[in-house]
Amino acid sequence: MTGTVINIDRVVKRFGTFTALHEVSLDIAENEFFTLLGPSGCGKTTLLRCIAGFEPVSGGQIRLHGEDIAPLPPFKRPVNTVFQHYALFPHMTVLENVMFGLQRLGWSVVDAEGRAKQALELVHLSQFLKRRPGQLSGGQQQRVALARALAPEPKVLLLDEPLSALDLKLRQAVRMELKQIQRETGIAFVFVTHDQEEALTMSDRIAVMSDGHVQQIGAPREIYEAPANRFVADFIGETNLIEVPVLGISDGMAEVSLPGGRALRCPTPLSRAVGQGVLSLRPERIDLCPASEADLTVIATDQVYLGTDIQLKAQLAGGQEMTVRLQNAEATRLPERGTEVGLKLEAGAARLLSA
Ligand SMILES: Nc1ncnc2c1ncn2[C@@H]1O[C@H](COP(=O)(O)OP(=O)(O)OP(=O)(O)O)[C@@H](O)[C@H]1O
Repeated sequence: MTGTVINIDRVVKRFGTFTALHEVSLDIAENEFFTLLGPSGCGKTTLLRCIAGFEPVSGGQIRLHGEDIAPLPPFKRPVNTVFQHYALFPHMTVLENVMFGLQRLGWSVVDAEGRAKQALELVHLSQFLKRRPGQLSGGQQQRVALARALAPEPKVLLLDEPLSALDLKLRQAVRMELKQIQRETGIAFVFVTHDQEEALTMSDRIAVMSDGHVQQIGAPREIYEAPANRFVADFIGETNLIEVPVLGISDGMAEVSLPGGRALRCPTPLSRAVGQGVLSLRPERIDLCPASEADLTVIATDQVYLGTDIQLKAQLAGGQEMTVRLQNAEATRLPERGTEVGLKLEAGAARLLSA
């Protein structure tokens, strides 16, 4: 059983009259890879900076192992930060860059060298100890920054979009490494990103944020399969949001009337009856079917070949556009533009959310 390392309790952050964080509460467990995910400006970096101590909070408390850390200046907090721009010292070797912080903390040269070497081994850079940052690739430089932040063995490592300066292939490779390093060290990682794929692949849990509010906290699968509201459904993955009349709600299940008139039962986080709701339909969980078995009948309007699958654009009875992703579609099976198509909603395709 792991305990809570960071407890964020109703934290408010104001810049003048603007409120960047509205009573944000969340707990981060020891050993956890925890991600703050949300669009630009939602307050992720601000929350990270409050944890690091670069910004004082305007209200609420941040506790580390139960103790309020407000009185501690950044350098006295047992947390370390890895930034997007890694800011290594160009005139120092890789080893010296990692040793520098330790020596500043009072470590002897011998001890600092031993620990720095361990940290560099962890990030697979042992063969580059004598190189200068300018002689390394972007991904390698970012790993030096990571080793530097991990070396003093902080209780928590804060990572502010550390992969965003890397190209796609490198980013994917470093992602897996980062996750592995987190597991090996057992240090809690608080990772900030606006990239949902990054969040889904690495995190134990994700807090989805928007406009300074936490919208949902959960494991990647939970956030994807059971979004708490319209914002989360739309932000994580792709979805179709369709307004529907709600016939009834009980025990986490809703009955709705689909465009065209068919009734559908689907899960919902709503507990009270509402007249109108929004149905989230995941495009990859919809398939073509004969008209007699169709949940929805649509008119095909366009198709886009994407390699791994084919995106079919279609129009619903009421005129609303929707998208279907056909994974194993053969070109011959695809409906022509303008023809009527039957669609089957597979298990997990639909979820009713509030309008
Ligand atoms: N020092 C500041 N003074 C005034 N407003 C600020 C300050 N720092 C941040 N903000 C505002 O607070 C909000 C949250 O900013 P923050 O940097 O936390 O967003 P973010 O989610 O990390 O976005 P991004 O992904 O673009 O970095 C934004 O509207 C931003 O303009």
